[in-house]
Amino acid sequence: MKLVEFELEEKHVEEVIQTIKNEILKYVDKRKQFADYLLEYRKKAIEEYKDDEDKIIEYFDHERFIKEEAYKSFDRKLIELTKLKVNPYFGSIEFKEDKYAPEKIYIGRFGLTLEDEYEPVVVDWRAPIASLFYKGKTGRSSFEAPHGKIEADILKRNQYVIKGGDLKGLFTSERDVKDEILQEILCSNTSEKLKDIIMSIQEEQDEIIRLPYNNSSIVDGVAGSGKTTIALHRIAYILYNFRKQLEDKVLIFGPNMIFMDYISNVLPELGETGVPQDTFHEFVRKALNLEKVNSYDLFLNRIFNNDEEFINDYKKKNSEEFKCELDNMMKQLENNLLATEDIIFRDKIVVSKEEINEMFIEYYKSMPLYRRSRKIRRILFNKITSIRNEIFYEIEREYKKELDKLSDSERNIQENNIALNRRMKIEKLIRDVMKAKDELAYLKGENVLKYYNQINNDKDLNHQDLAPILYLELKLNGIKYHGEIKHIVIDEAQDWSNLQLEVIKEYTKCNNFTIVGDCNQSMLPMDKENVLNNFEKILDNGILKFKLNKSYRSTKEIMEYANGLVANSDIVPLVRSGEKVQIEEQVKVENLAHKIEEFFEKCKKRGYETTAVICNSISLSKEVKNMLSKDIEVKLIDSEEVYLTKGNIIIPVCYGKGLEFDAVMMITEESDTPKAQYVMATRALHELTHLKL
Ligand SMILES: Nc1ncnc2c1ncn2[C@@H]1O[C@H](COP(=O)(O)OP(=O)(O)OP(=O)(O)O)[C@@H](O)[C@H]1O
Repeated sequence: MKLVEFELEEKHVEEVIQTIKNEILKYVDKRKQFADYLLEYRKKAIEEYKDDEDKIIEYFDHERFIKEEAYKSFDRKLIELTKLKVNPYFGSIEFKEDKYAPEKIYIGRFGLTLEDEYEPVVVDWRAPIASLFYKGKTGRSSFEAPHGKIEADILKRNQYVIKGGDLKGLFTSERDVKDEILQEILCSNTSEKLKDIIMSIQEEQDEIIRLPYNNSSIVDGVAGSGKTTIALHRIAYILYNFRKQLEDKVLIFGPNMIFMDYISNVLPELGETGVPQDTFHEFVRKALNLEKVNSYDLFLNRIFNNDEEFINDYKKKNSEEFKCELDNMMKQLENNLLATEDIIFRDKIVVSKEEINEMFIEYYKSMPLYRRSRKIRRILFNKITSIRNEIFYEIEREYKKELDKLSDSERNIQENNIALNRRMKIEKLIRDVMKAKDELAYLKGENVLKYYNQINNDKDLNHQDLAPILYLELKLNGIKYHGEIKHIVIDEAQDWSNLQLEVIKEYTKCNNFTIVGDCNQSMLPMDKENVLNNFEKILDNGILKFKLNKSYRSTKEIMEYANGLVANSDIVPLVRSGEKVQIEEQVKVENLAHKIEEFFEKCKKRGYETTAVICNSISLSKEVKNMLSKDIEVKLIDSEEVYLTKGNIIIPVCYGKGLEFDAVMMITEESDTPKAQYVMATRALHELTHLKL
């Protein structure tokens, strides 16, 4: 029976691959036909507009647009089909909706439905119906279709291993589902880049991935629970289902450039290219057009070298108190801008102080302060200008009257004098207007950076100054992001302050966030224990919160060890056993080189692809690297500019966050925080050694 089923499925794979190959040929042909059509059309257009250069330019602009759009969709389809040709699908479900006959669908990386046909050959994993596959169980279930919830009975679920176009494995579950594929994936080695998990997304992960794009969610998940992976799959999901609304309007924030590079393959593999990724530091630096701000590397160096004054400065500038201080200072600024006297021009009240203050405090109170004051300044200018015009016309009238009074002979004698008098009056008027306008210069508002530098006692600007400066720019000048962002993902959010989230939300005017983090992994000194809890008040209503406590990364032994490092960790490891964690106490620095070299050697023999020595600081990482023999191939990651590769790595924990390695040697000192140690330990997939200095 089993054999027959395998053969049938094998045949189905073959048929589907043949269908895909035919489709590829069709699309290549379509692309060519389109190119021929365009060439023909261009010839006609050039002939028709040959005497009108503007029209020809216009035509080429239009052609470029059509070409880009059409080729984008042909190329997207061809890329998808080429990937499907090797591995058309990884799962199937047989299900029955009430009142309908049973159906079977195959689920793959991309969907394929033939022209003029209704039944899909392969269903995209992101399609609503595919969620039935990820429920991971048979029996009564439901999925969210665009027109509402649909109930169905899942009769059978298959998982396929297809390699190079051949069916290599088939796992069937009619009742209890053991995710064999998941176990296989978790036991394999990691690579230098994060991978997609479409074959083995688990139900609790799928629930988050498939939330509507206009929901905000906060995911607090233990190390290795798949937070980064989920966030990236969620982007692929929302782009697939809401492409029109979201294309080019999604943004990812990650902790540093090394991490950004590490995750950079996932979305392209899922067929989504061009989703911008940035760090808070770079994004805000560009938004403020700030040249003179110290690098993020320097910031981390000073934090991890326990520079106390610097740490206090960081803590202060990310505290609620500092934000209140800034608010108070801006209140003071507003008070200083209020009028204490009427605006008078040539003995006339232009606008009374009460009216000015009413504009400030009432009419325009919702405007950012400097924009408000500039607006009021413009209003006052306009009023002065109209008074000036009245006076000017009066001068002109008088001038004409005086001339008219004179006979021709008197005119010859007096005309120059009268004209001079007129000119002097006009010049005086202009001087008075300029003086009056100069007196209103204070309403222009100061340069925000200059203002912040005063508050900051002209100290160097660092990472911790970015959020406060942006806050002031938003409140005083109301600066806005040029472009539209409809969904933002923040990864490693445990190291974000409230102020950072607030300024990003206000600057981008984006209301939908997917925020993922782990309170046990926060490494920057914050006053609050779990900042993720605070984010709820900053986001708009309707936030969904999720807690994930299963770890997919490390062996049971590693997770148990990591659990013991922090007080309140409740990681549930997926049952995958490995070696016991090796712990060595009171290791002498002079013995490190030997131990590390042995460790690298052992890992190489075991066939690990990525092996890391994780140190508590950038300086120790450099020191350790210098101790090693020059014959050892090892890469030091000591700045954001250096990227990960396979092989042996030495990396400080601040750059190791979010990454993973087959085997890890962590080197700690007594003064290291439990959280930093927890981050180090949870980077390991299969093996962990802990050296305590
Ligand atoms: N459903 C799954 N199937 C297979 N592998 C998974 C699954 N979920 C997560 N993983 C794997 O677990 C590892 C950890 O995932 P990820 O880096 O997304 O976790 P994380 O919660 O962001 O971790 P951390 O907070 O420690 O950085 C990755 O190798 C990922 O591929």
